[in-house]
Amino acid sequence: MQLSGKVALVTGAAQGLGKGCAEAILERGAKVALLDTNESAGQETAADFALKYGADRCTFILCDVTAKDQLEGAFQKVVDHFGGLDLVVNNAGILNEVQWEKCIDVNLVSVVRGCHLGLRYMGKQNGGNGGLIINMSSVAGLYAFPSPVYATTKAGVVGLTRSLGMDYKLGRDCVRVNALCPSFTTTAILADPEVPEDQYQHMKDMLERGGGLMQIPDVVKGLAKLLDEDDKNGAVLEVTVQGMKYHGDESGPWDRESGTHQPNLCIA
Ligand SMILES: NC(=O)c1ccc[n+]([C@@H]2O[C@H](COP(=O)([O-])OP(=O)(O)OC[C@H]3O[C@@H](n4cnc5c(N)ncnc54)[C@H](O)[C@@H]3O)[C@@H](O)[C@H]2O)c1
Ligand SMILES: CCCCC[C@H](O)CC\C=C/C=C/C=C/[C@@H](O)[C@@H](O)CCCC(=O)O
Repeated sequence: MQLSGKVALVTGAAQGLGKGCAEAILERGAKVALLDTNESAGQETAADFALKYGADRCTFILCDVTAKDQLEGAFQKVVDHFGGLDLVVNNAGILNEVQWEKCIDVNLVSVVRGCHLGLRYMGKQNGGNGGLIINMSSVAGLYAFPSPVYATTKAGVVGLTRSLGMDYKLGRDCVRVNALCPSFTTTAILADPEVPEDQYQHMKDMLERGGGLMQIPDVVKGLAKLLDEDDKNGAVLEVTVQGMKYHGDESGPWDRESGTHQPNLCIA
């Protein structure tokens, strides 16, 4: 996707992977709205980006993605402020197996809503120009992971992405929907996950066996790949220290016999 002059909305963009994604999008010439509940970090990030990329290209919007009215209001503000919307990155997420309903609300319910809003504002059948949605899942959405509710939310995001990325939907909306699945990356989410001790110990073990931590730029390379590969729709990209690979291109039972699996084609 060519981003010069385009408009992007990134949730959970005050810090961490959301901030890294937002900066990569700014570097490619787009304007970016940063949504987050962390007002001080969000304002600081926006001020930093304004200095580097221009005050007219970045804005912070205080928004709890789990509050339906706030998320809807934030999308409307972005369109009012920048005059359109071309790219949505549904990134905000937490790991909390204690307050597990909250984990589902932030990581899955809000991503469903963010996709619906993205389609509402970018979908051609609604008067939009088409666009791209990138959902932040995780390797935990692809393989067994010691925190089951977190893993469920991330697997949900994978299913949502694949199904919204079906060709018949693209034909109507011209909005591609893809997902990024990183492994452990150095951000604040690792610092204090609210999980039982056994889950924590098992994660430490997985981290060691998996080859260690990635850094934010490693994951941003995955975002860049999804931005560059305009033929990808419903795609799920795993990003680990071992490299990047797409998941789930197998034919379903409806295509298996003929062996004529149709890859999703981009017409946006
Ligand atoms: N760091 C990793 O190892 C890793 C790996 C795979 C996937 N992820 C996913 O990447 C995403 C970003 O996480 P991160 O690692 O950058 O962590 P992070 O904690 O640094 O950033 C998460 C951001 O989301 C914001 N946020 C949390 N709840 C919110 C809400 N209700 N409304 C709006 N904003 C909210 C936080 O304030 C924070 O700025 C998450 O979805 C996470 O699950 C992280
Ligand atoms: C294999 C799947 C990886 C998925 C990663 C998840 O999406 C995000 C994980 C979120 C929190 C995990 C916390 C883990 C903590 C411990 O492993 C701890 O040892 C991390 C230490 C970090 C460090 O050394 O700086």
